[in-house]
Amino acid sequence: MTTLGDSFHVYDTTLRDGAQGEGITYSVSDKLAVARLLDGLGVGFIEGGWPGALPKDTEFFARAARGDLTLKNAQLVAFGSTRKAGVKVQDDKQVRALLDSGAPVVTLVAKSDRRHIERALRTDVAENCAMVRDTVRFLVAEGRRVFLDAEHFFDGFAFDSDTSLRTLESAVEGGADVVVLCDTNGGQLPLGLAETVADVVARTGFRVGIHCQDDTSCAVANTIAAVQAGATHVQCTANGYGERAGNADLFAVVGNLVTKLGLDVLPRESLAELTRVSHALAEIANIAPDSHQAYVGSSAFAHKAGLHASAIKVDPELYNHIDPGAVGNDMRVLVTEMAGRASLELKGREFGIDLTRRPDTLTTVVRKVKELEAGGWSFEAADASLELLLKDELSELDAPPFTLESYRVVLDHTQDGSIVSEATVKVHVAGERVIATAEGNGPVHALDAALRKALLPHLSWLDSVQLNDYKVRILTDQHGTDAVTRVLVESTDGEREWTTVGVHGNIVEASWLALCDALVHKATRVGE
Ligand SMILES: CC(=O)SCCNC(=O)CCNC(=O)[C@H](O)C(C)(C)COP(=O)(O)OP(=O)(O)OC[C@H]1O[C@@H](n2cnc3c(N)ncnc32)[C@H](O)[C@@H]1OP(=O)(O)O
Ligand SMILES: CC(=O)C(=O)O
Repeated sequence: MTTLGDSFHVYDTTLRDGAQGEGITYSVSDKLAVARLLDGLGVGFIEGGWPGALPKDTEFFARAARGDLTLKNAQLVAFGSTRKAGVKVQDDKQVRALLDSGAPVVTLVAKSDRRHIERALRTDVAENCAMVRDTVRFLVAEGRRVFLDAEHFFDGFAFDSDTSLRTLESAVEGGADVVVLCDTNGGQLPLGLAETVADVVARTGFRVGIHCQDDTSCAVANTIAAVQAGATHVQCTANGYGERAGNADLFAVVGNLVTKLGLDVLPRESLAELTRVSHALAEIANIAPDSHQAYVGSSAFAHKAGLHASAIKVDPELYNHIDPGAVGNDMRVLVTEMAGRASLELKGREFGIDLTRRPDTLTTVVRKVKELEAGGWSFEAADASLELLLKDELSELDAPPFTLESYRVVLDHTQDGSIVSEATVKVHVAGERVIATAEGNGPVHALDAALRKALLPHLSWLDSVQLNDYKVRILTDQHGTDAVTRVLVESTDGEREWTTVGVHGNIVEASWLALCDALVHKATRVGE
């Protein structure tokens, strides 16, 4: 259980509301993997889906019941709606499916806005209350713990508070433990939402939860405001996945509750797992992690401005709102045209180079970076090229592992329409002059292949080096000069990854520069 035990619920709905997000389709195996990660984090409740409505969700609960999912911290929750209007609860197939799921907890969604009751459900307030009361009572009598998601609560309360409160009362009369006020269309702002939460808590004394969609980009702020106004159950999704603009991001909500409000809503050791779990869940959802995501994004503690770095050099706390390590993240300093000497000095520490007593080097390299970036270079994502620039300035670079005499690339467009590139390189390596030719499906591929062919017999480490990623950007209007091409090459040797950059008016030459830097960088690490 969470440290605060049952007095505060972290309730995750990634597998239900998160799965309502455009672009997300979980398989049953994915759902099991998501549930395991969330359980490992220590959330109190995992809403697994809507059994009876989606065959995959029915299957998920069946597999969980068969032992494919063993939860150590969380309780599994089945989600579904109240009985239909005019139908006896024991005859309602969807309510039956909730029971059959075997989940110990059921969350029922119910209308709490009179306009929805009359126009969408085509019934009246009395019957809606009966639907809520009957369904909750039925499930409680069957030994289930029941929470009520009061849909469109805030709009409904503003329109006709009596109807909205009667919905909540019906749930509690039936035996519901928590009534969850839902900002279903996500249109609320924090102050107004908090006022309503406080009003409901004061008027009813019920245990209140909060569920916020993100349509005003305030889902996290609204959730935190609701807690400050008395809510003790927060519904969230991993990385804010969810219907339309999404839901309240679990990682930001938990990060705020723990580090800002001092609420131990997760086991203490879980906080440092937030970044890892967020990225693992993004992987399963097949969505690239959002680098700018609060707390867990790779840019969340990345400092680019020189003035920031100069204060961070004195004390990182001056520019970080928390210790990044507390949530499993890292601080990074970016060296770009916005850098000052402090930025480079801090970056040097990351490279293991002490620049404290090298003011001239700092000044020179910062100037070079600014000049190069004005011409289209970018070192932000190319630490390896920056390190080479710095080492070159410090005269710490050994002779390069090879030198180029010349290269030539030709492109054959044959009569049958196939296109083959062929490259020849002439290099000097280990005291020999080597000429090698290779083909590739593009000029850069051919050049890389020819260079490898030439160097491989002489550089034993080269075999382990692979190209991971290759990104090209055409930069136009560089201070009125001609367009230039910027190439970023990410390489790996199976243990480390590093990125290098090349810029030139010609894409092949830009690629060559980045490729060469990648190998020179690797050579500086060989034998370390
Ligand atoms: C706010 C939220 O995000 S709640 C979660 C919403 N999630 C989903 O809708 C995903 C899963 N949904 C589904 O698979 C389908 O919509 C089903 C199986 C639930 C229902 O499908 P269908 O029977 O074809 O109905 P349909 O989706 O067209 O309409 C919903 C029906 O439920 C009724 N309904 C809506 N809310 C409620 C409620 N809280 N209580 C009882 N009935 C409700 C509607 O009045 C409508 O009834 P009708 O068919 O008699 O007009
Ligand atoms: C229950 C839910 O998902 C909502 O009201 O938005």
